[in-house]
Amino acid sequence: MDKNAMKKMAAERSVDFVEDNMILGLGTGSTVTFMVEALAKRVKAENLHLTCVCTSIRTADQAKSLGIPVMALNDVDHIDLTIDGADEVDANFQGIKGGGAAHLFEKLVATTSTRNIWIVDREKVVDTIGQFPLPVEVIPFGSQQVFDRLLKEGLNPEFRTTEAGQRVLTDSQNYVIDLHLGQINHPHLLATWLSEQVGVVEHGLFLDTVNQVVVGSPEGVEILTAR
Ligand SMILES: O=C(CO)[C@H](O)[C@H](O)COP(=O)(O)O
Repeated sequence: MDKNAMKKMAAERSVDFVEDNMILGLGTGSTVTFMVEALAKRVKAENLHLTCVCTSIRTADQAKSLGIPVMALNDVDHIDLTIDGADEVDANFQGIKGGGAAHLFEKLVATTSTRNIWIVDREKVVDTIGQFPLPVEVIPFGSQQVFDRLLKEGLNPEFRTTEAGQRVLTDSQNYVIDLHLGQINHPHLLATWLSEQVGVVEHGLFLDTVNQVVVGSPEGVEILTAR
């Protein structure tokens, strides 16, 4: 079974957790694209009344095009549930996000949300996170100095670029530096250190955030619940 089929299975199962009248956070990425499609079908079939807060321009455009009502994070006082993808998640429910360069908005929405569900294919469930490069969003001003600091710390930084060789810009017009770490043995220490660095806007370590992970695999869908 290919990855997209596993992502789609997880995505379609996750919308079962959506209830009428919820304020719902919508993540970003290819798995979320499947989820928004499935959500739109439920909204239409069951005439659900939802308010959705999106974590990227891309997701907002998709949601609006499918008739899902969208509001800005600033205009809601809470979020009941957020469904998002992830790049890696370990057995302690610690994860890496930001493969789609949306982790700043995703973290803002996730930390506003009462519950967080991630939808992933089985290959993203790992023993130790860090094989996936850790995204760090930095402001362009002085980004070379931030890069040099990360290099000096031995964190193997690399500016994320497009296929055309341009630096990737986030929805906030910032750059992304990916850290090629191989494995992250002390995610909380690294998260604290990164958060203290001037010029770093946000990193992709999502620690103690997710409540449930919906995993698609050739054997079916498994739901992992954090304690
Ligand atoms: O964090 C993210 C975007 O910033 C995505 O949720 C993550 O990269 C997973 O993406 P995909 O579903 O395309 O594999």
